[in-house]
Amino acid sequence: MLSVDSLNQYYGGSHILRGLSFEAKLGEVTVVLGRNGVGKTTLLKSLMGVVPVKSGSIKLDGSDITRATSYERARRGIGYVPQGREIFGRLTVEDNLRMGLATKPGHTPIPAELFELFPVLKQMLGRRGGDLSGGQQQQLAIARALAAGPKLLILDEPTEGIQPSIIKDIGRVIRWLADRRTMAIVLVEQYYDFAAELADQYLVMERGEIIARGRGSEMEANGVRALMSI
Ligand SMILES: Nc1ncnc2c1ncn2[C@@H]1O[C@H](COP(=O)(O)OP(=O)(O)OP(=O)(O)O)[C@@H](O)[C@H]1O
Repeated sequence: MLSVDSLNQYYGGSHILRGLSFEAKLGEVTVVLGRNGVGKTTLLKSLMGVVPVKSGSIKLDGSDITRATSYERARRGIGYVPQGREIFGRLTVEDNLRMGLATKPGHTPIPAELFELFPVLKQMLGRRGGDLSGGQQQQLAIARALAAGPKLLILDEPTEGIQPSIIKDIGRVIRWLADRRTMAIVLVEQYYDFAAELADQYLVMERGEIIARGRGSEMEANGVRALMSI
């Protein structure tokens, strides 16, 4: 589904992503772990085309999107849940969800399934995004990313600042989405237990490189928890 090969990215003279290569498969959750500042957010921004890459390639379903605009990537099937959620605070929940349909024809309805996944959004359709709790905003950000039916869903620390009961709900939704086998999921996460529970595959980053990788079921045995706390 997603294939990243020898990706390099710089901010000015700082070499941030150093030759990253990995694949994310349909029906799997690929978890990207690593401490603050190792380049996880930059990786997701590069996948979404928010920052340009210097060299290497990004392929979605076999077609090269390395130089495509963010809009084009969204149109081709990438759904992005950015760090900090980036909800439009002055727009209603409904209009925030419509933003997720920006790449679709004018009268495309909001998929009813989103309200089955996140019932709270249905009750709050007319409320302003800014009036929602942090957890509700996170659910809205995920629903917005799902609205256009992505093939690849990328999420940047969806548990950050969220209460435990909503973290559980979000975890259940991510697992359900993966098990449906219609998309690949790339999840950047610092909350080890959440990541370990969801991971089919894991990647650990340090200073812009992948320093460890494996199957999710092997994370504990491979000592990934310790890598996160050094
Ligand atoms: N716009 C920018 N301009 C210059 N340097 C940046 C910019 N954004 C991030 N960086 C630097 O790039 C490096 C990687 O940052 P990035 O946000 O990708 O890390 P991260 O692993 O996602 O960390 P966090 O968990 O804190 O979000 C850091 O050293 C950061 O200071």
